[in-house]
Amino acid sequence: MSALGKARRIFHGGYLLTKSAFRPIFTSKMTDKTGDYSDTNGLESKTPFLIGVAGGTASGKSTVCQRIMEKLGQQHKDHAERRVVCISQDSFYRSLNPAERLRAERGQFNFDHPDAFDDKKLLAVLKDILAGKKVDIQEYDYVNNSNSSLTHTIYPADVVLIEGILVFYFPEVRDLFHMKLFVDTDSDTRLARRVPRDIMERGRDLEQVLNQYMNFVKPAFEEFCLPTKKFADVIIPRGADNLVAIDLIVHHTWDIMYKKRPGARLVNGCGGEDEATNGRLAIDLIVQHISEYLKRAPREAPAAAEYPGFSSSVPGSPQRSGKIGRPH
Ligand SMILES: Nc1ncnc2c1ncn2[C@@H]1O[C@H](COP(=O)(O)OP(=O)(O)O)[C@@H](O)[C@H]1O
Ligand SMILES: Nc1ccn([C@@H]2O[C@H](COP(=O)(O)O)[C@@H](O)[C@H]2O)c(=O)n1
Repeated sequence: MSALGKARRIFHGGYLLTKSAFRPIFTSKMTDKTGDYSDTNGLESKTPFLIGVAGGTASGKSTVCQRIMEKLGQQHKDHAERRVVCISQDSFYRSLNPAERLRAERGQFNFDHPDAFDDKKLLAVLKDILAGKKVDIQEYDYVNNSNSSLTHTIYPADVVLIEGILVFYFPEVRDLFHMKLFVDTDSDTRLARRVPRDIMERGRDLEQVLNQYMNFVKPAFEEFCLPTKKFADVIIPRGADNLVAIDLIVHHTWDIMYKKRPGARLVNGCGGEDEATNGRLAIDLIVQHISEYLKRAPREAPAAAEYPGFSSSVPGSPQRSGKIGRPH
């Protein structure tokens, strides 16, 4: 079986966590909402917490989202039980006209330019999600350069992760996020990951991948994606390898799911673009993490919900002391 066939089989076998020719979507359904968001300065109690995850191609955005899901104990839950959803900006590529389609087949279409996306549709869907509505999202098919016929229903959730190269590019979309993460992986590593991925999973050949990278991907990253790093609340160097950063985010997200939201400024201002506000979110995360670390005792949480704990990579962490969380 070809590598492409294998990747597709993985997808069709229902194992949505491996990136295949189609972009995986982790669906979730709202179950009992234990979170008390009543002090969030006017926000609806069931408004999901929206986390944007940006970064260059193959920086590890999807992998970081997977890790967050895993550490929040969502990965092995029945889809109907999940409280965290991850969707991809790639599901919001606009349809191509016949001439563009031909260019795309030759690797001559710029999928890294903001014009390649239907940002109005993305905005409308995110607003629906924030309004607590159920939405349908189509899987993206990288082999055919179009949306596939597979549609996933995304049910209201506590936490919604949106990952994509340009999720912070469009101001109206950017302003909807309660937390903004930027996965910062060096370009050599990203290219080294992208080449085999595009050949094995996206039906491309080496020449096409390299041409597309040099002509479109790299210049567009520098012009459109990299400048959005400044909007991030948290920058994650080395992506999913950065266990400490992932722990910080997971810890914060855990509180969103089971306790209450952070200060109103985050909710209403969505971080904003002023450095002081953005800096405060990062500091909040770090302070919160350290204080939990020092206490080495679980905070109140629903009996059914165990905080997944700190990474065992942190020396002497509560994970090792056995007082918080469960072993990985
Ligand atoms: N920390 C890592 N170490 C090794 N390979 C990784 C790591 N993170 C991601 N990858 C691999 O790199 C490729 C791109 O990762 P992915 O998370 O899909 O990136 P993105 O969503 O940013 O395009 C995938 O094949 C993935 O398995
Ligand atoms: N038909 C398409 C659509 C997108 N791409 C490339 O995908 C990249 C974004 O996905 P990541 O997982 O890498 O973030 C982007 O750089 C596009 O070039 C494509 O090749 N074909």
